[in-house]
Amino acid sequence: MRDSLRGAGRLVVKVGSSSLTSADGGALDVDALGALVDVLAARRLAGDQVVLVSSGAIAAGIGPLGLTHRPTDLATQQAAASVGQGALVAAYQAAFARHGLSVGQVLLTADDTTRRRHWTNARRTLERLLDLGIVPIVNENDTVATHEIRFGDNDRLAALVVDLVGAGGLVLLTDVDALYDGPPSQGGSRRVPYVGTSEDLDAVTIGGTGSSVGSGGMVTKVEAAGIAGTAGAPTLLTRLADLAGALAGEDRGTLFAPAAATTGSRKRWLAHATTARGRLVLDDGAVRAVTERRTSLLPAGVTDVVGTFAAGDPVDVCAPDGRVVARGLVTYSSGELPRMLGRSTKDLARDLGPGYEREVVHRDDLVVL
Ligand SMILES: Nc1ncnc2c1ncn2[C@@H]1O[C@H](COP(=O)(O)OP(=O)(O)O)[C@@H](O)[C@H]1O
Ligand SMILES: N[C@@H](CCC(=O)OP(=O)(O)O)C(=O)O
Repeated sequence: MRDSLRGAGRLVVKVGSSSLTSADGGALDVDALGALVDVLAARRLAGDQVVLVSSGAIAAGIGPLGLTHRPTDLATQQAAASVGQGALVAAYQAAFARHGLSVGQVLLTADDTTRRRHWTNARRTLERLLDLGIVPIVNENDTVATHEIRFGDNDRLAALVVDLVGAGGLVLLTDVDALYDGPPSQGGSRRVPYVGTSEDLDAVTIGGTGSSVGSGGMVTKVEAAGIAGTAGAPTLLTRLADLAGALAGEDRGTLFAPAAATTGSRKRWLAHATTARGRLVLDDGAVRAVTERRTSLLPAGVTDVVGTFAAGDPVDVCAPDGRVVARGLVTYSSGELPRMLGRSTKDLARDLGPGYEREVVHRDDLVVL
């Protein structure tokens, strides 16, 4: 298993803000960035393709803006990202150029993964960059993202990029060398070298960020490993200093095995890449039909509609107690649905016209969570 990343072919490497900034979080650590690029360039020049997902735009903007710490309000975060992203990519450009390699900046918003057309467009761009021998450097487009539509942390974004480019592995670089079974700051916590299934995490206390510049902490990294796993890719979690050794197959960091059974790419996209625009609440019978018998969702089983959405949007499908049981693409808008609730398709076709005989969510567009 440790060797699986050696022959991954195409690798997504995500580096967190905490690995790229000085200890006080106020400046870009150009030496650390250079050390990262040395390892990635060697990999690239050995024939593998690398997509780098780099955080650090906001952190890199702190110094130039004369701030003393990571801003908390959105407008200043966006201003810091605007200044810092330029500095970040300029530093990568210079570092990769030392190895004769070129980089391409790819800034994505949550919409680029939520909307299927944007998703295929982003995939095409990344494929072309890789074909051309470029190292794509991906980040969230922080300057235009708002609170409602943010990825927020880049761990999930990196896992989605794994799926987008069909990568053979994901590497998450952070400021700790591995996942620990308790907060690393707490004495006695031990490294978890291998996570084979989610049960291996039962005895692990997974916490939030430990630095002043990071955002997701371990929670989002473990989730990201899960998403990459359903796409069939193993995830290595470690720190920059251990990267070269780990990629050579040494026992460093934490390796997350891919899931035993993977789902189809469209269903993975629905489950992980989409952001629900609303909710459909079901009665118990409909929950059973959808989750156990895997049928399409019909209007008769829907009791409530929450949110404003258009036909074709992703929505959460919920049990009567509010638990999200599935995600699907709805075929009616939130304006059309209320008068249809609890009614049979035959009734609806008779009263409203044949266009109303269709299901609310077709089983092919529904993924049970
Ligand atoms: N069980 C755990 N094992 C390791 N680290 C943990 C754990 N729980 C919480 N953490 C914290 O997660 C931090 C890494 O996340 P974060 O600060 O968001 O980094 P990044 O900027 O690399 O995304 C570590 O510094 C550590 O303090
Ligand atoms: N897109 C943001 C990343 C946000 C962030 O802090 O992410 P991370 O360090 O990966 O937890 C940036 O470039 O500053």
